[in-house]
Amino acid sequence: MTSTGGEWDASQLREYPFPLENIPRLDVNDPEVGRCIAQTQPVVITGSKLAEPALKWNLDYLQEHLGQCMFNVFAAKGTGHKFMYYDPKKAANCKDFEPQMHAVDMTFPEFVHRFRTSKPEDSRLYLQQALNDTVGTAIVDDFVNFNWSWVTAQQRTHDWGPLTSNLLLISMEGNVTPAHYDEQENLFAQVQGYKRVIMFPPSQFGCLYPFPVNHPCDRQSQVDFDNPDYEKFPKFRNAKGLQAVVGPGDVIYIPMYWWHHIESLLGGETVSVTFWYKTSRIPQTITYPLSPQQKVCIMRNIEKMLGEALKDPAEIGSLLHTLVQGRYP
Ligand SMILES: O=C(O)C(=O)C[C@H](CCCc1ccccc1)C(=O)O
Ligand SMILES: [Zn+2]
Repeated sequence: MTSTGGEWDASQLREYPFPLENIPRLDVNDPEVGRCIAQTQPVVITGSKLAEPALKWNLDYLQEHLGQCMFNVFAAKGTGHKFMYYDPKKAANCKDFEPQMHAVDMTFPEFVHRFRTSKPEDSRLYLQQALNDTVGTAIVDDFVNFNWSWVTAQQRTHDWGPLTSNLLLISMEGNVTPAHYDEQENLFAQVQGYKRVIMFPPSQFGCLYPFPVNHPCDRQSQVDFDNPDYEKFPKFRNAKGLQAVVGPGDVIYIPMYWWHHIESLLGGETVSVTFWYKTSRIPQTITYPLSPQQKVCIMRNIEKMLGEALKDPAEIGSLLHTLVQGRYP
């Protein structure tokens, strides 16, 4: 993977202990793009113009054209650089949970001010706001001029469900979203700056040790990539990733249930827009063997059912150990 013209260099990539192969980078008109998406394989798509109007979304432009409403901004704890998502609803019933970031809602001008006057000892900030009808009119004009015909063609061709949201992401350089998976198909458009995306297939669930489904950090890996605990997570040694660096105009397909870790490279703020789609209807016929995605879904359902049946989450582990030990080698 080499920079496509000097905008970034390998020294900006954080070092991790697992091997990495490159995610294919293909032109939007290459028929291989459709094959990758059909096979739920990650692919970087160039030249789609998916969010082309957003190529001008720098902080000044956005400050001028976004409404005066409040924006969801996360601040990392201390001088940390990780922004691990957590579900506040589940945090309620997890007394010893210590969030590593907290939400500090603010107006856009306030965000820009804090972003630009930020000192090394200040908390890192990450704006993560769903684009909805409360944003400014110019942004709506940009938004309606996204390449909806192309993305809707993908939605239809691959039998995805409805578009659920477009998330506006504005990150400080160096911020990291740790490895997690989502339960939606995602066409991720990069519009400012460069992001490195590291991905692992759903079949590597056993190497990435997600938090329990009932934990606030459900879907996030428990492994700290900067300091892995191989005693607790021995199979992490077997993780093998794919990676790509995406820049303005690039779109990366993040298939549902695929693990992804995303870091903003040095060189100022990064801006991205996500296009999240629900999965399609339940397939008419089930084919065997089941896919890794289907197995993750089954494991999730078992955890949820046991959580409801046992009431006390602490009992789930011992029941599953009793079920498996000496009986299911
Ligand atoms: O597009 C994706 O799926 C990403 O993970 C992009 C990621 C930020 C995602 C924040 C988030 C994670 C989980 C639930 C809701 C919001 C980044 O680019 O840093
Ligand atoms: Zn994600």
